[in-house]
Amino acid sequence: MTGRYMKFVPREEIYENYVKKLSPISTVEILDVREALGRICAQDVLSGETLPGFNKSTFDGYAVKAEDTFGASFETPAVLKVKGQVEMGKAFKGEITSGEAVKIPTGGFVPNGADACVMIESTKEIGDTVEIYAEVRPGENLVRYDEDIREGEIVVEKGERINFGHVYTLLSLGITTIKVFRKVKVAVISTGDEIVEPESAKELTQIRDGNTHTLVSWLNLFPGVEARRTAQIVDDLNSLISSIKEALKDNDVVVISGGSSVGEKDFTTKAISSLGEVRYHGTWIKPGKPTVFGVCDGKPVLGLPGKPSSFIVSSYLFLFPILKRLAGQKDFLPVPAGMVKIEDEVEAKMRRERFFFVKVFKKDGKMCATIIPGQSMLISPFRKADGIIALPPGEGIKAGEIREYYRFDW
Ligand SMILES: Nc1nc2c(c(=O)[nH]1)N[C@H]1C(S)=C(S)[C@@H](COP(=O)(O)OP(=O)(O)OC[C@H]3O[C@@H](n4cnc5c(N)ncnc54)[C@H](O)[C@@H]3O)O[C@H]1N2
Ligand code: MOO
Repeated sequence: MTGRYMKFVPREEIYENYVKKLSPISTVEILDVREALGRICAQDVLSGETLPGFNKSTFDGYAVKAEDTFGASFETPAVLKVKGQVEMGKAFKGEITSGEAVKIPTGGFVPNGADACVMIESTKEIGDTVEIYAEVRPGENLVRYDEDIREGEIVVEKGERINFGHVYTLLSLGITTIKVFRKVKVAVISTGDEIVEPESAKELTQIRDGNTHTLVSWLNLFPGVEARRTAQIVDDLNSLISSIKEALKDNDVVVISGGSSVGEKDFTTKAISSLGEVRYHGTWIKPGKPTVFGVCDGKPVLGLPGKPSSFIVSSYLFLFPILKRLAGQKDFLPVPAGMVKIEDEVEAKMRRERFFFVKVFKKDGKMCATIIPGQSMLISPFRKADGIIALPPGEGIKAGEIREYYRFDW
């Protein structure tokens, strides 16, 4: 695609024909499980053990045969002989037979022959016997030996993002190392004659670089990503070409801020075309319309629109999925965080899919959202936003409608 102007496609086409076609990184590294939270698992991990592995009491009390307690009440207690005491971390030697009980702590090994536990509050020990004042069913007040995790079960799947539950499970199974995909390396290039560093005392018409510094800090929060701002250049085709070339040497993805439109000094498409191919220029979304999707040396090179709100929306909708895809994550497309009741009216108009920044809160027990107004050249629409909502082309919103909401997280 080298045409001068944009040819717009729906967002889904970008996902289908661009993002999904990118090849995930294949290099893996082995990490200590304690360091792997948030990384993408590169193997199916199977449990080598069954947990808890033994029937385990869930209360302090007595291990019994349930049938011995049937009909027991305060008036007609069951009286059982106390055969001994379970010690934590030790298997009880011997077996319970009918008419017997063993004192047991929470988490203790339920002796063979016992199939339930009675809470201590429903008992009274008298000499070497115990009175039981409540009946228990078989299996009550214990965890069965294979109730939690079974040997051979997959506990983390390849392509899953490792969460705290995985870490906990792996460590509990004695698995302390795990294969993960290496981090995705992202280069971010800032362009624009008017752009100066945030530290600068600027001229009235200059703009401090909010886009790229913010994006880099945001991306570096994600455990599977390593982002760096590799260049800040003026609007010049040759400088852009050499910055992209340089960035491609050591990175998996190159992101260019600004210059994505069709103005005289918008060089993103030209630079990408001279080093590779522009697959798409323009999507039917607002904000974010002039996003550029290129491929150079087999790597995604993304031109994000410079307007602040457009830059944020395009990063969230396209860059994040691209990074997840490259990182080897199975589910890489945006997933709504939930449904929210919209408090505002939005007029139905235009053919583009529209996105609105929203503030989410709870009111009368329901999750609600208010739309933060403002056009894409502004910072304020996302300053206090929790996320965005999407409006299909041509649709409006009536106050009180329920809509999907995408939270600004990874
Ligand atoms: N004739 C047309 N003009 C434009 C179209 C169009 O279809 N036809 N699309 C408009 C839309 S929509 C968008 S969005 C913008 C995208 O423009 P660019 O990506 O080329 O961005 P720039 O022109 O470089 O900058 C736009 C705006 O953003 C500010 N900016 C740039 N970089 C940063 C930064 N790092 N931090 C903060 N702000 C930044 C820049 O100063 C400009 O004010 O194109 C429309 N034009
Ligand atoms: O897409 Mo532009 O981002 O409409 O302002």
